[in-house]
Amino acid sequence: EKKARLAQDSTTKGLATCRVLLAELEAHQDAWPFLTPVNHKAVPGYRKVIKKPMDFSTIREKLITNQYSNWETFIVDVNLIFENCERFNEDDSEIGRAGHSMRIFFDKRWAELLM
Ligand SMILES: Cc1ncccc1N[C@@H](C)c1cnc2ccsc2c1
Repeated sequence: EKKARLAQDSTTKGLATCRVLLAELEAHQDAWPFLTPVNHKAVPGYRKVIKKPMDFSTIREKLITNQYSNWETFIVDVNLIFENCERFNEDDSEIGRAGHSMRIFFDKRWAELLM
């Protein structure tokens, strides 16, 4: 009983921290390419190349509708954004550079908040 309650508390705290982290990601100056789903009509080839699209608005929706069981599952979706970005964009491009900058910021912040 006590163990279950402790586990539940840590999950609640972990997911509350994910909301804080997501707000910081969305507010970051380099977040612009990742705020909403990539419009595959505006970006030829995207739907073919990127099997699991992800963006911050989708993560927010999933947080609000309780689709993350814990902070680890949240981290998986955030990293998916950066993996998709590296797969589709040249490192030496506007969006590629934004992706690297966001990943560096995220890696630092989640370690501070969740580890
Ligand atoms: C993250 C990402 N990866 C690959 C392509 C696009 C994007 N971002 C979208 C928002 C985006 C970003 N910039 C432009 C410029 C013309 S369409 C468009 C769409």
